[in-house]
Amino acid sequence: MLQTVRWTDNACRLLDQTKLPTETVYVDIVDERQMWDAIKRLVVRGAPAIGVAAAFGVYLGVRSFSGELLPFYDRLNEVCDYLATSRPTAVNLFWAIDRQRRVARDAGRSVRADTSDEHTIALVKAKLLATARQMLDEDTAICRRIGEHGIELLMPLTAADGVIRLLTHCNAGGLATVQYGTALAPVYVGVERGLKFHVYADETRPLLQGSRITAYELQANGVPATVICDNMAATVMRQDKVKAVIVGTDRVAANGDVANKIGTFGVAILAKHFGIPFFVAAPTSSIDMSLATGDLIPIEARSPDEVTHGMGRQTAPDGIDVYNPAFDVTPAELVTAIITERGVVKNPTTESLRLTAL
Ligand SMILES: CSC[C@@H](O)[C@@H](O)C(=O)COP(=O)(O)O
Repeated sequence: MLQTVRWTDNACRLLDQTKLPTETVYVDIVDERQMWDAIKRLVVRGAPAIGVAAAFGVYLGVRSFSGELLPFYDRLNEVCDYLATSRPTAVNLFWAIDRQRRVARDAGRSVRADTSDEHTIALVKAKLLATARQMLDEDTAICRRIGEHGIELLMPLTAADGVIRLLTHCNAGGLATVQYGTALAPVYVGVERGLKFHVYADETRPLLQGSRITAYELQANGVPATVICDNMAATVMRQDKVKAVIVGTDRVAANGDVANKIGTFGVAILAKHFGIPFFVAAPTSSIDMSLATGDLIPIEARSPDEVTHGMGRQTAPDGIDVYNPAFDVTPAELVTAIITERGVVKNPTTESLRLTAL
């Protein structure tokens, strides 16, 4: 399985997802500006992968600092604030940056009073790198557990021919995390157990994460997949080609409303219409108990060019007005269950999410 984020001797190596599916290219990120740009341009994308990449970005932004302790912490805060402006919707970005801030503060407090600034700064830098590397391992383990919980929900949906048929939107597979993915984790865990799947991948306009990335990784992992244009999902459901929808999320509000790639809301409405379960897979780090409802989730607005020039050629007239929100919010009442690493939350509510998330 391809790894999206890794640490080399002195750089954070990212799989450049803007080049998929035709080129498998890696880029070495050596400072926080390059990391900001990589997150903004979707070189690294998907909520959990963005979080881990940002954690490395924090380290890269301070690693060459030399000076006194107070200016060091000023610099650290500046780097954290800067990285937090790269994308607004995936809460994992802020979760990872805040974790790095805490690690730095706690490491600074843990030293003896007579420790030199130089030694304290070296210790904090080492802790920041170690924490980012730890997040790589944690993400893989968390996604694996999401897969194990999710497969229990999917197995009863096996058709008479032994195949579990699903529809997914955008990419919440291994390429959106460090390795297993969230929405696709149950598929990979199921395949390991000898189960059979067929996944319909919405192409996911405008940036085509479904056809470029989900289809690519499913094919690479030997999972039968069919790409459909986004406007074909209703027909696929009506023809009984899928038994469930499973997607990832960038942020779950306290009441269970779910932000995910634009178009997810429409798929959830369709699933309700056809009586198909709509599952959301998410690490608990994607649950934001500080926002009461999904209306409060910041939604990223992206460049009109993605809509008008997205396919390598101009597909709309010059000067036309364009609306390009990158995410939408699916209300909790359309969510059958949220699958986390700590277990499954059916019909999510603030109470049930609090028990799982905190
Ligand atoms: C496991 S990732 C879940 C989401 O981050 C994913 O579904 C998604 O919407 C990604 O959007 P992207 O804009 O490609 O970062």
